[in-house]
Amino acid sequence: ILNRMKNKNHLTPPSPPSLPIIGHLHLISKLPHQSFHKLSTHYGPIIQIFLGSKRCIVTSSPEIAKEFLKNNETYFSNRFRSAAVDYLSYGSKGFLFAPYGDYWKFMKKMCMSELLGARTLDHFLPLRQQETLRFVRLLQKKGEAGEAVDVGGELLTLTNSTISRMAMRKICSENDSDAEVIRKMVRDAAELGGKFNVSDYIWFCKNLDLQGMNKRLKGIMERFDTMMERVIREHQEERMKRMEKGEDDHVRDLLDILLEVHENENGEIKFSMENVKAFILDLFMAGTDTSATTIEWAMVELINNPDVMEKARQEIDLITQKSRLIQESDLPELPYLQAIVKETLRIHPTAPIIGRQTSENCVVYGYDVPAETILFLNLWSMGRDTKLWENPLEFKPERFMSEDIKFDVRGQNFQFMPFGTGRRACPGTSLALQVVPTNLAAMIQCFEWKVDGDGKVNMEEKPAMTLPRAHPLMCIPITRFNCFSLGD
Ligand code: HEM
Repeated sequence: ILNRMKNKNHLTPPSPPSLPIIGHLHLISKLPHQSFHKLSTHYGPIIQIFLGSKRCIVTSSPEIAKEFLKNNETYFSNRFRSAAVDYLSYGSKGFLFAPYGDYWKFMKKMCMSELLGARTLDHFLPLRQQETLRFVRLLQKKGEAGEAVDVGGELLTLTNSTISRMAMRKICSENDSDAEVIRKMVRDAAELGGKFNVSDYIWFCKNLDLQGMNKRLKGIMERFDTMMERVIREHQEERMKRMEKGEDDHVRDLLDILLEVHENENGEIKFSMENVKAFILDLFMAGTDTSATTIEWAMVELINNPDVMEKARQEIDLITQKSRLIQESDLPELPYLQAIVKETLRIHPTAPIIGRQTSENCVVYGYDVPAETILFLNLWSMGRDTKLWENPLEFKPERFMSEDIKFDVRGQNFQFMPFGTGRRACPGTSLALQVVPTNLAAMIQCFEWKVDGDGKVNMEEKPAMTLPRAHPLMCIPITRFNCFSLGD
């Protein structure tokens, strides 16, 4: 407190000692959320650091987060963009990193009305069921052959297929090379986008490819672009055919609609072909690895906590009576499963840091915050704070079952906001809250999950935007309930 009061005279948050030119960059490891956590433990819930010449505020306190993202939301509705992120969004032409304004509002409306709103999600329910069945069948086959499965990799194929079928009627899992392109692209993009690259922060290093990233980024973008060009051509040809046959255009998907906006020269928004591609790319980047990695972390926690696994299994078996595969409509009857997902997102938030940037000078929490200051909200640290959670490193879904603390995950509760908050909160929350628990439940219901050694899985993290595991979970799934023998 003394530290803060002292600093309040200068109207800036406490700051660790810094070095010339690089500022505090030397204190940031490859896992920035862990470095920020360490700094917060030492210097308090709000700190100021300089990454090179860029002023940043780091916080992991719910009270302070509310001050920034609710009470001063208008100033903090832009995101911080690194050079890698700019490159990966066709020069900031997508949605995820678009500055708040008319263009962003247009994309948000499009996203909610054509892809992620309740009506479209209902419409695509059969598609999600098919993807779950395909996934379970694949696990079963591998299990029968005694083959170990790269659980995270297969989950990423599942979530990629779901998004690509919803957005552009394309089943990437049916075409191995497309599936591989998207899988690799999403993983590489998350890794490179999550790097704290020196050239982002030190102006005279701007044109230096210090960490050899540009070459890799170029490779990713070329592969994605070639694939998208082909998919767009197919869509345009199909649309022409429908028009020639005089067919009603009722089968339009998000990509068809984006292409129409692009072709409409008199529309309120000018929408280039690069905008179309960048938007689709953003959906893959924001919506697939996040969900897949959450399911993978949840499985690891269940393997390491057999009593939790057993309780979840009993809940699922009671609902399905061991006579059918679990489905989305069962979710309201599965409070323990939902608590497992929340507990996973608390300890392993797959967007560990929310990065925003001020558009104007402002005063927040008594501190002067100049325009362009970067705000890092450390969700990972918040989930491990002993002042907020009892024994935070213990995986205890029961903490989310208590009647008196109802944790909403949609950004109303600043202690727990894995999907962010406010106008820039995650638009895919509803989809994620269907896909993650349903597929996790299918994995719990249908298989026994055994790992080699002492039966415990290592919990190390790897650097990236989406908190991947350092060591992929490799398992041979042993069938426990065969939903296909029931003619499902
Ligand atoms: C477990 C899964 C997921 C997690 C943990 C997650 C988390 C987040 C977080 C923390 C943000 C930033 C929010 C903020 O700044 O306040 C975000 C933004 C976003 N998410 Fe998700 N997300 C998930 C799944 C999805 C899915 C399935 C989609 C849909 C395809 C999606 C699409 C997006 C988009 C487009 C944004 C940017 C919104 C904007 O800038 O206005 N996410 N997500």
